[in-house]
Amino acid sequence: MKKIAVFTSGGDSPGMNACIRSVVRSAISLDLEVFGIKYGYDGMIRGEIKKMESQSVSNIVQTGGTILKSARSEEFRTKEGRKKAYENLKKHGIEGIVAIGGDGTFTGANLFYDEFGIPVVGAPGTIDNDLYGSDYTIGFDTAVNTALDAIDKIRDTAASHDRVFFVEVMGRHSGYIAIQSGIGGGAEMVMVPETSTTIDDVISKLREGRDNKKGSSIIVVAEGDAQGSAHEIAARVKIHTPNMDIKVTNLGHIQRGGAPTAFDRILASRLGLAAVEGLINGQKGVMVGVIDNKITYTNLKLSISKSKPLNQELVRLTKILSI
Ligand SMILES: Nc1ncnc2c1ncn2[C@@H]1O[C@H](COP(=O)(O)OP(=O)(O)OP(=O)(O)O)[C@@H](O)[C@H]1O
Ligand SMILES: O=P(O)(O)OC[C@H]1O[C@](O)(CO)[C@@H](O)[C@@H]1O
Repeated sequence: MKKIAVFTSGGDSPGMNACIRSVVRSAISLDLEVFGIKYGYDGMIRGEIKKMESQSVSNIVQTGGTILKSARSEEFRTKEGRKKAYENLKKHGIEGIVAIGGDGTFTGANLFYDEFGIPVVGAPGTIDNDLYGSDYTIGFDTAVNTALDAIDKIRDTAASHDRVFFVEVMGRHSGYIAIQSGIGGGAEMVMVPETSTTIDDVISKLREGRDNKKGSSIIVVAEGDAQGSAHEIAARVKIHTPNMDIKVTNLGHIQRGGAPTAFDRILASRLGLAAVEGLINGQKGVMVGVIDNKITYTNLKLSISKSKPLNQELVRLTKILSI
């Protein structure tokens, strides 16, 4: 293998730049030519492919976002789109690709590998931490710390005014950010897509808190919770608790931005090198990850089809600590 390419796709996540840097510099160190594809699959289809040098990735290890830009590509979902993308890779003589993204990115990458046989190694870059085959994904730790910082600040007002706050965090299908920021932030309750919590459960918990002389409460809601958004949940709870002062904060995209934590920079750097070494050693159609702090390669089909269960120890801990 002589030429490889790297791209980022789906939602950006803090640490993607550290991973791009690692892929580029690892490839150069291992005598490969390396190309950067801009705007994910859209750029692959449009042919936005440029050779990268060591200095192309200077001064980015500490930055959020992605210097290669990202996109959610509709055209890549079509066979014609993927064919165009493959022709562009062929034109540049690219023999292997590193895809940095989430489960959607890997679903596309797996299809692409099946159709055209081009070796693909995925590096898990999403704040959701929802990929089977890695204990952690790039950006998750930073997102949790951002959410935690916000919850700490919200707690000041909650405590000063004896209020109930519903704080919505990201996680379309996964409650990882919610559970970790909830434990770290001392939340009274965490609502996640993986477990069912009813409105009656929420009301009982709040009443129990008042009976226990709790002045304020914080309930962290993952955006994908079955009961709806934090605003919807709060509105339904309010009907039954007219004497409680209830507020809602949606943390939104601030969780996806900012300087990556040390953990994310190191994780991203390790995964970048492992992705390149994987390609050189004949890995194809796999996602690189860390399990028990060791580098692993998991078949892409498994990483996208199997769900990563929420750590039940953390779920239990949340309940025990919130009395
Ligand atoms: N079934 C599919 N077939 C072909 N391409 C797909 C498929 N699913 C997703 N993709 C491609 O992967 C891109 C990224 O997927 P998606 O938008 O779901 O983000 P993601 O990688 O899951 O990241 P995040 O978890 O941050 O949202 C899509 O915009 C699309 O181009
Ligand atoms: O930027 P967009 O397209 O609104 O993406 C939001 C989604 O991306 C994720 O943050 C993952 O990156 C999800 O948790 C969230 O639902």
